[in-house]
Amino acid sequence: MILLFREFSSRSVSDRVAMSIVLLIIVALSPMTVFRYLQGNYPMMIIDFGLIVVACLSLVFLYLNQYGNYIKGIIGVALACGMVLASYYGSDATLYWLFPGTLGIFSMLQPRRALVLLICMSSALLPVLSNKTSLDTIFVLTATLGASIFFVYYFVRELQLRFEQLNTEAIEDYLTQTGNRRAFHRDAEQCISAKLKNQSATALIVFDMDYFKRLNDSYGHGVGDQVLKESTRLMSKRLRRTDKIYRLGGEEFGILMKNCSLDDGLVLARDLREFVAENRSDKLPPYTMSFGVAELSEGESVTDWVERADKALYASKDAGRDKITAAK
Ligand SMILES: Nc1nc2c(ncn2[C@@H]2O[C@H](COP(=O)(O)OP(=O)(O)OP(=O)(O)O)[C@@H](O)[C@H]2O)c(=O)[nH]1
Repeated sequence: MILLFREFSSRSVSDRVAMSIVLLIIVALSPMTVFRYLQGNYPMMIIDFGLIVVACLSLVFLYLNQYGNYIKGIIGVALACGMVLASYYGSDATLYWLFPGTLGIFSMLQPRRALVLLICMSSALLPVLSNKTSLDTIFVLTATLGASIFFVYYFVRELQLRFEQLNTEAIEDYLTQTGNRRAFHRDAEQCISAKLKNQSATALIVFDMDYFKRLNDSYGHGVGDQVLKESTRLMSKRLRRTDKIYRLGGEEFGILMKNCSLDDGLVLARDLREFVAENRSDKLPPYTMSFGVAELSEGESVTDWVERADKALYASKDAGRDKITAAK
C-alpha cells in the first residue's frame, strides 16, 4: 500500500486520475457486487464484476507504467460503456453518475479523444433512455450533459494549450528558439543514463561567437541578436533530427549529438562552420565561431563534460579563433 502511494505521488495528473478511478471502481463496486447478488440483480452484478476485473488489470499495468495511454483509453471506453449500461439497468438516480464520469474521462484522455468518446456515449444513451424514462428527463439530461461536455472540453483544451506554451517557454531560449540551459541539463543527463544503460556514445559540441563584443559595439545589439538568430537557424537546418542545439548562456551554445563519437562530432563541427560561412546573409557583418568537441566519457558528470568541451573551445580561441578543437 505504501509502495502504491509512493508511486501514485510521483505520477502525472492523468496517471493519478486513472489510478484513482480504477481504485474507486474496485473499492466502490466490490460491496455493490455482493449486494446485487443478494438482491438477485444478476445483469448489474455481472457489469460490476466485469468493471472490477478490468480495473484490477488496469491498476497493475498503470503501476508497472506500461501501455499507459492504451490503458487510459481502455479505462475511458470501459467507463463510458459502464455508464451507458448502468443508465439502462440502474435506477434513475444512476444517471447522476454521468457527470463525474464525464469529468473523469476528460482528466484522463486527450481532450479531443475524450470529446469523441463522450459524443459516442451520449449518442448511445439516447435509445437506451428512450426505453425507460420520460421525454422530459431525456431532454433535460441531454441538454445538461451536452453543456457539461462542451464547457469542460473548452476548459481542458485551454488549460492544455497554456500548459504547452508554458512548457515551451520553460525549456526554450526566447531569442534563438533553441533549447535553454535547463533543457540542456535535462537532455545531457538522459545521454549519461543512455551511456550507463547501453554504452551509446554522445558527442557535445560547444561553440561561441568570435569578437562578439566588438560586433555589438560596432553595429549595435540588434545586429548582434540577428547574428545569434541567423547562425543558430542555419545550424539547425544542418543537424540530424536526433541532434539538438541549446543556448548555454550569452553567445555560447551547445549541440548534443546522440550516437556520435568524437570523430563524428569533429566532422559535424567542420560542416557547420563551413555551412554558416557559405550561407550567412550579406546584410549582416561577417562573423565566425570557435568550437570545442568532447565525447562523453565513462562515469562523467554533465558539469565535467561541459568543462572539457569548454577547455577545447578556449584552445580554439587561443589558436586564433574560427577553429575547431577536440577535447582531451
Ligand atoms: N547582441 C547580443 N549580445 C549578447 C547577448 N548575450 C551576450 N552578448 C554579448 O556578447 C559579448 C561577449 O563578449 P566577450 O565575452 O568579451 O566575448 P567576445 O567579444 O566574443 O570575445 P571572444 O569570445 O574572446 O572572441 C558581450 O558584449 C555580451 O554583451 C545577446 O543575447 N545579444
